Parts: sequence; C-alpha cells; structure tokens
Amino acid sequence: MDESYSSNTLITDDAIVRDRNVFILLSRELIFTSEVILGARILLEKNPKMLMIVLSWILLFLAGHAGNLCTVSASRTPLHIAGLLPLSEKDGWSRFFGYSALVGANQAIVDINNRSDILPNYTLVLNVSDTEGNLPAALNRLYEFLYEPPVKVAIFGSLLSSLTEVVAEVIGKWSIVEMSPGATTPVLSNRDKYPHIYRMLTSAAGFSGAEFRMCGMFGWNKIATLHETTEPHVGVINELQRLVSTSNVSIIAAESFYKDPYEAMERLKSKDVRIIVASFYERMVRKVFCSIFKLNMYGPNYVWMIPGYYSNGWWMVEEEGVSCTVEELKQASEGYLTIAYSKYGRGEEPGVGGRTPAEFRHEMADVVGYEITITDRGSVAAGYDCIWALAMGLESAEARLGRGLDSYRYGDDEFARTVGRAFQDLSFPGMSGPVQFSEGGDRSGDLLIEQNIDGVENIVGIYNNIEDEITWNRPTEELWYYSDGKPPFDSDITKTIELLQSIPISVLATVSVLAALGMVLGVMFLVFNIWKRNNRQIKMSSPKVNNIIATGILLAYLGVVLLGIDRSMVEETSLLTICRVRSWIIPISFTLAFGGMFTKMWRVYSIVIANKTKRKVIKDYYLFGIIAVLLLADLAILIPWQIIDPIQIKENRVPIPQTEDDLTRHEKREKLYVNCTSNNNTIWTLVIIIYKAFVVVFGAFLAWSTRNVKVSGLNDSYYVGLSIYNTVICCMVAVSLSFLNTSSIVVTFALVSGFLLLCITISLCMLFFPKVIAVYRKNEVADENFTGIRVGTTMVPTMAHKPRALGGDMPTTSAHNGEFKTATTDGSNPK
Ligand SMILES: NCCCC(=O)O
Repeated sequence: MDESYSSNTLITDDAIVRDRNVFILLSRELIFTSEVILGARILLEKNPKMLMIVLSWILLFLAGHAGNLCTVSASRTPLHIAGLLPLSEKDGWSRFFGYSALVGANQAIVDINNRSDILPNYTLVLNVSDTEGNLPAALNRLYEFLYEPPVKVAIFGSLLSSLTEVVAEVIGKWSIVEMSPGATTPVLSNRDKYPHIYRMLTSAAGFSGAEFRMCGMFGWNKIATLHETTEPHVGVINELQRLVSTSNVSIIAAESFYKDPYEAMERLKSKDVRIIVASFYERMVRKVFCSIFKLNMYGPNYVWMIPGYYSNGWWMVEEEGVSCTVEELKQASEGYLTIAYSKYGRGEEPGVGGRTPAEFRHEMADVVGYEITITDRGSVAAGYDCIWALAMGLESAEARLGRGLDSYRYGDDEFARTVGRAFQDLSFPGMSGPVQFSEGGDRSGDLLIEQNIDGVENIVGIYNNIEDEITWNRPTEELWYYSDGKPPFDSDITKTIELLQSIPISVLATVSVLAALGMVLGVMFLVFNIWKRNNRQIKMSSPKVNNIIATGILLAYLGVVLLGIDRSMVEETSLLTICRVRSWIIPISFTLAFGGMFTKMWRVYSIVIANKTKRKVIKDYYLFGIIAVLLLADLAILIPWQIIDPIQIKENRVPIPQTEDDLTRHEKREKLYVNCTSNNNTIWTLVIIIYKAFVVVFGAFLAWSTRNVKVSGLNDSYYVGLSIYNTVICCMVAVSLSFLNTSSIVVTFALVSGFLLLCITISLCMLFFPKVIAVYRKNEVADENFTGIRVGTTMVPTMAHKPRALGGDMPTTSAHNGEFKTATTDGSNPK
C-alpha cells in the first residue's frame, strides 16, 4: 500500500469515477454521432433536399446531448462518506483488514457511481483517514471529519472494536449513521448507547454462543477463560459468563492480560484447566501460543477455542519478544478450534454489483495482490457490501424522508433513524453472502467453526446463532483426532473412579449370625446364673460377678458386629453414631468381662498368696468396687476423648496403579476408605491399650501366681485363670491381626472378628460350662475332689470343712497356724 492512505488523505477516486463515466458516455455519444453523420451523408448524396433537415436534426441532437454530457457530472450531487480504517504500516494486522476493506469499498464506489439505477442523482465520495488502530488517533480523525466541510452523510468504519466502541458512542450524539466492516464486540448491539451503528459482521456474542453450545455437546462443565483487556474480548467473555450463569457449566478460572499473557496462563495451568475459551487480537496470538508451548498446555488433554479472524499462517510470522520457533508455534496450535466469520459468499448467482462472489474474489485478487480464497480472512467483500448497504439505505431513506440526502446536517436524528430503519429492511445478495441486519444493527448470518489441522484451518461445522444450533460437516469423533476420538475431559486428565472399600454383607451376616449365637449362649448362661444363684456351686463362684462378666461378654459380641458396619450399609450420620457407640462399647465390655475375671483372680491371690498368715475377708462388693474403679478409668479416657477430640468420619483415598485400559479410557481408580477416627486417634487408642494392657498383664500375673491353687470355696478359679490366659493370648493375636496389612479390609475384618468371636466364646464357655456341669452333677463334684491347696510348690493340708455357701457370698479360705479354715467372704461361717 502506498503512503497516499496516510492520515487524513482525501481519496479522489470519485474524480476518476466521474472521468470514467464521462469517458464512457462520450464514447457512446461519439459513436452514435458518427453513425448519424454517416447516415446523413448517404441521405445527402441521394437527396440534397434532405440536407437542411438532417443538419437540423444533428444540431438538435448535439444540442440535446451536449446538455446531457454537461449534466453527467455536474447534475450529480457529491455525497461524502467518511472512512475510518486502520491502515498503518506499523500495524500489519490492522493494515491487512483495513486495507482489504478499503479495496472492497473503492470497488463498490466505482460500481455504484457507474450505475444510474442507484442514487442516480448523487456521486458517492469516500474520504478515508487512518485510525492507526488506536483510539486517540481515531477520535482525532473523526473530529477532523466532523469539523471540516463538507458534511459527511455517513461513516464507513471503524474496524477494531476497541475504538469503534467509542467512535460509535460519539457519532450517536451527532446522529450520523455508521457502517462498520468488522467491529465485532457484542456491546455494540446496545441500541441505547450506540443507536446508529450497523456492521457487516455478526456480533461476537455468537462466538460465545457457539462455544457454550460446544461445552454442552461435549460434556464440559468446567471451563476457563483468557482474554485481552479490551473490546471485543471483554464483551465476548462477558457474554459467555452470562450464558454459563444459567447452566451447570462453571468458569473455574478467568484470567485476563494486557500485554504479556504468560503469567495469566501460568495461573490457568496451576488450576489444571483443560477447556479454555480465549479472546485476543492477532498481535497477541504468537505470545499466547508460545506460552501454551512453554507451559505444555497443548496436546490430547486440552481444547483451545479462539477467535477465527487471524490471518492465515499467523504462526509463521517472526515477532519480537516471542521466543518460540515457527515449529513450536505450529505444534502448540495443532487442533485449536476457532469461531470464524464467513467472509465470502458461497452462492453461484451474481449478486449486487453483477458479479458472483467467486468472480468478485478473482477480480479483487489483482488489486490486493494475492489469491483470495473462500476462507480468506480479509475484509474486501465486507468493505464492498458496506458501501452497497450504505447506498441502498440512503436511497431508500431519501424516498421515506421526502427530501434530498444533501439536506442532511449533523444532529439530524430523523435522518439518521430513517436511514437506520432502511438498513434494517435491506436484504440483498452481497459478495460476503446474503446481507441482512438485525434490530441491534448486527449482520444476521451463520458463523463457521474451524479447526486447525496441520497448519490449515478447516471448516468443521456451521453455527446458526439464531437457532443456536451447530451443524457438523464431519463426525464429531474426527474433531478429537489428537485424543483417540474422544473429547478431552474438562478437568483432570482422567476421570477418578472411587471404589468404596466395604465389608460384603455376606461376611457381616456370617459374623452377625455367629455373634448372635454367642449372645444366645451368653444370655442362656446369664439366665442360668441368675436362676441357679442359690445353688451351692453357683453361690461359691460369685454369681453377681459372673453376671457382670456375662454382660461384658454380651457387649463384646455386639462390639464385634458393630465393627463390621460401614459406609456401604448406612448413611454417614448413622455411621458416625455407630462409630461413637462402638468406641465406648468395646473398652467397657472388656472392663466388665475381664475386670470380673481379674477381680476374682485378685481375690484368690489376695487370700491365698498375699495373706498366708491371717484370715482375710473379701466381700463381693469389694470386687464390684474394683470393677467400678476400672470403669472409672475407662470413663476418664473416653469422656475427654469424646469432648476434646470426637470421632469423625474421614475419607482416605489410596490410588490404584493405572492399567493400560484405564489409560485408554482416561480413568484412574482409587480405593476409598471411610474411617471413623479423630485427630489424635492413635494417641487416645494407645492410652486405652496401655491401660488395658496393664490390667491384662496384672491379671495374667495373678492367674500365673495362683495357677496351682485349688480351693473348694474358690471353685472356678482354675477356669477363671484359664480364661485370663485365653484373653491375654487373644488380645495379643487380635492386636497383631488388626495391624496386619492384608490390603483388604474384608480379610482383616474376617480374621479379627472371627478370632474375637472365638476368644469371647472360649472365655464364656470356660467360665460357665463347668458351672452348669457342676450344678447338674448335683453339686458334689467340686467338694469330693477337694484335696488341698497347693501354694507355690508346697501342697498344704486338706481343708478341715467342706465349704458351705452363705448368702451368695464367696467363701474365703484362710491359712492360719498351718491350718486352713473355710468361711464366707463377709466373715460369717458357712452353714
Ligand atoms: N474483524 C476483526 C476485528 C475484531 C474486532 O476488533 O472486533
């Protein structure tokens, strides 16, 4: 482009046009005139009388046509149009669009001025100024146009949204109509703020519509946005936000940038976004895609949706400050989707101006200097159609107004509104496709969805923004040629499948049935113990303590069943309650069951071992007191635990290594453990275990110390001792099992619960079966077998009297002066 398009240069194509018109008409007149003279000569030769007549005709003809010739230019009133386009050398992108729009507009001016069927009384004059692609320059140029005569009847331009937004607001106040070949921002559809602007492109709101539609089609609910902080980009992203606000799509990250996108994109990367809708001018596109390359935000897991108005092959342009190679840019841009305008008509019929769109492209190629393909981004056709729309609108408005277009003065709102209404009624086949305007002044029409495949932007679908519908022109699987035919996921690389780790109901049912059987047995023993409480054999074994032991064992069965209830069976709130109950039941059942045995052993030890020389009376309530102390110790741990650090439900996820299949399906699996725990669960549990361990070890010591004691009055001490050993072993094994890493909670539960049930049942049976047997042997077996007491390695003499139960109290035996005497625990004599 030459420098004649520099700022505020008056383009005088109208002069050329007029010269061409005059030349054509003169040629026609001269040919006609010479034909007339030739005819006259023939006539003259044949009939000299005719000479005068013919001469008169010629004179009359010439007189008439001379008048015509004079009025071809002189009778047409110039109508000045102000052109505001970005044409600076320094802004290649703007120059590309601005210049191409100007080429098209100039051609339209020539075409229109050449015709007598449109604005026959006017000659269009296009005055063009360079906006330099920036707002201050654009406003300067606008005011120069406005303040310098002649009056401009309309504005052709401006082109960039960032400045059109302001220009359109200003001209709204001056009541001038404006026809832009390429300002796309959605904000311009606001007729209150921008009443007189029309544009030859659909609003970029349609970009957002198409992008939003694609989110719905491909199941993307989490998207991110990135935009330059100017129009049209702000408007496009705002429109997208408006659309998603009514749906289940959410924008999980929204970043903007002014000059360098890198940091904003780093933030996007940190949020692990995968579907990114971006809007920025071409001057930023290389920086953005270089950042995409550097941040590795491309490939099978990403979808980039960008505007489709960048020049073809933008990645091949060297740019200062962009440190990526052409190859790297090409790699990063593979597969992106664009929403683009259809810049050239696809019809095969001649349109306005008499050419088909293809002929038009071909003809204009000579002017722009390159072949114009149907997917060309330039604005030649838009510029051409803008001038035609202006001409048609003005002509129609003149008829509606009933006054000449040259009557227009700035501020003539009636004129501007009438022209605007005329625009809205237009419908003509333009070189950019069928031209029609919406009420908002936007061009009505479809948008193209394109995809960059190996450096070529291919049309893959059409978005009808009136119907909000996308028509794909290939199977959608083909869009995802770079991700195995499946659309990338909207967030993580893979979908996470949680596998809740739970106890199968069959296992829990088995454990529950066994526990229930144990409980039935326990209840039977308990009932038996109460029923036969006055029986001598039962009376001698402290039936009240036995009741406590049996109750503890019943609770222990219940605790085992509760251990198997998990999140797969009950709701979270119920599970929490069960967990809390369980955390109380297990230690308390242990205290009742083991505490009962422990106190019995302690009594034996206390009487037989520790007090060999004096009679000692230990009543049952003394034993209850010890159990109560043990229970209090439990409460001293459980209550603070419950208050300070209550048990909560916590989820623990353990990833499972991905298989080939998982990778293909973009899935990963993890085991989900739903645990009942508290913040310091380990500490609290350890405190309880240490306390219980102390009691167990002490109990074991007592049992071991009294292992050889066989006293008729303490008729179950032998079995209590065995039961204590059993408990010690069971506790050790059960604790070891619970720490066993079987990688399956089912196996762990089955082992632990099975073992606990076995231990509990053994203890239960050891304690109560001998009593049942003894009772049914008519209470005599224990007494008959009585031979004496072995203390340590010494066998002490046989007892003098058979013990007699009294009042349910355990008889006590004391060693005094080498002689054993039998008495009840409360010191009374047995009967
Ligand atoms: N035709 C592309 C211009 C984009 C805009 O500024 O709206």
